[in-house]
Amino acid sequence: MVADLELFFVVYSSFQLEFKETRQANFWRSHLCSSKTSRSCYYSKRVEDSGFHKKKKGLFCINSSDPTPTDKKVVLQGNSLPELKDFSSCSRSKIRIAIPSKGDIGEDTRSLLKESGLEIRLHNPRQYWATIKDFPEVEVWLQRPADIVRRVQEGQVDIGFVGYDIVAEYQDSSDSTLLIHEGLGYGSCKLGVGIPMSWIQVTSMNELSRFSEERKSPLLITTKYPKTVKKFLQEKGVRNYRLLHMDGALEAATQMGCSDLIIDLISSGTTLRENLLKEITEGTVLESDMIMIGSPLTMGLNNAFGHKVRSFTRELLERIESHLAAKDHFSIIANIKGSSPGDVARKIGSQLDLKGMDGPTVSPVIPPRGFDSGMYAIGVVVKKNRLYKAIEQLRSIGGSGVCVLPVSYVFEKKSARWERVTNTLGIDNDS
Ligand SMILES: Nc1ncnc2c1ncn2[C@@H]1O[C@H](COP(=O)(O)OP(=O)(O)OP(=O)(O)O)[C@@H](O)[C@H]1O
Ligand SMILES: O=P(O)(O)OC[C@H]1O[C@H](OP(=O)(O)OP(=O)(O)O)[C@H](O)[C@@H]1O
Ligand SMILES: [Mg+2]
Repeated sequence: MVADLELFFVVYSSFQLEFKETRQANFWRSHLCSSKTSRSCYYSKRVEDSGFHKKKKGLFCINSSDPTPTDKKVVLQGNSLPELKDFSSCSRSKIRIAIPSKGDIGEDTRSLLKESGLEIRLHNPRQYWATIKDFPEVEVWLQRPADIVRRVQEGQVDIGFVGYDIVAEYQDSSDSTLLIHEGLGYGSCKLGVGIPMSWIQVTSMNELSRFSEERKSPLLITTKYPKTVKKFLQEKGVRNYRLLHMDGALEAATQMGCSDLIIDLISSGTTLRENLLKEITEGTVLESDMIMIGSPLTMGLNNAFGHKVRSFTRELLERIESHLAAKDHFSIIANIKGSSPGDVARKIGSQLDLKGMDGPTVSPVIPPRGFDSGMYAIGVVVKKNRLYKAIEQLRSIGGSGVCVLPVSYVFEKKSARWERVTNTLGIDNDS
């Protein structure tokens, strides 16, 4: 009987999953996730190459009122897609965010969230889950970067903060994660080729490609990014190579004699240089920044949980966007003499650093006795690094009583990024 089944699952009550693959094993991938906190479990699915996302673009329909017991046997038959409710019947109630568990990117993610109004409360430094002050419906899970991508695409986590390099390498396909914010401004680096400085005849990818063809033995290339690197080398016409793996400190590989060259992350370039390696022209595989991703599986759910995830994700995105838009700016309030609001606005508009984000706000200053003083209060938002220039320009047009205030958030009329998310999901902007 088992031989006739595409895939055979047995879910044991102790949250163990026995997984047997038969003929078309790669057709389905399913996952079991158990939540220690709620003792609930759910399973989600990913369908590779089945066109499922394209066909089912839009809200997913699930049956959350039918929690399947954990010891229930789930059997998938034939090639046909099972009903979605077969996979999503047991729902968790808390929204899950995954952030890097360590390193600069871990610290910087916590700072970004704090500055955006979400303070993470880690109850103990060895614990891998945390809470957010004032957001009791949200859990934070601290994970290694590759696992963040895996959990998000499986739907075990709703929102992830991770480097683009890791998403490119670990996501199964371009639609298995949803891009929510494409550049959070930290963890910036590039994945690039590093060759020995002693190879003076090789300065570009073209030369490296020719060099590899002239050799009898394949080029030995050490990298932690095999999928991304294979694609890059194919595009660059490099064929005579063999990939090797190292867990870290890759820059040592050439001097140790284990490898001809490396393809690894480069930020300042110091590690490369200190290990007698150099970059080459067109040797950048990709540029990376920390990004925010979401799970299409949970974000597309057509039920209360899906709505809750979308509504929180939108709030988080808009808080982050408006914080990032505000953090490089100051707000300036000052008084300026003029014959009319238009006259004052023109004076301000003539100054390079006073143009503000949306032009100046100009309002008449009305003294206690109520007559026109010819004085106007103006408000502009200026770049932090241009503050003193802006003050000088204000003085040059008669500005006085200048107050400089921090800007916490700058909310735009609407979030173009959220629109992109809802368009990708094929759902209404506000649902
Ligand atoms: N030098 C760097 N400068 C800026 N960002 C970096 C740098 N190195 C790594 N990153 C970013 O941080 C992410 C995680 O890097 P990190 O080295 O902390 O993780 P890891 O290599 O998986 O862990 P480990 O170093 O313990 O093996 C990378 O995927 C990349 O996005
Ligand atoms: O260009 P730089 O500013 O010198 O940074 C690049 C280095 O940073 C990362 O290493 P990490 O410190 O994470 O060590 P790892 O190689 O063990 O991951 C990366 O893998 C490079 O080795
Ligand atoms: Mg590292």
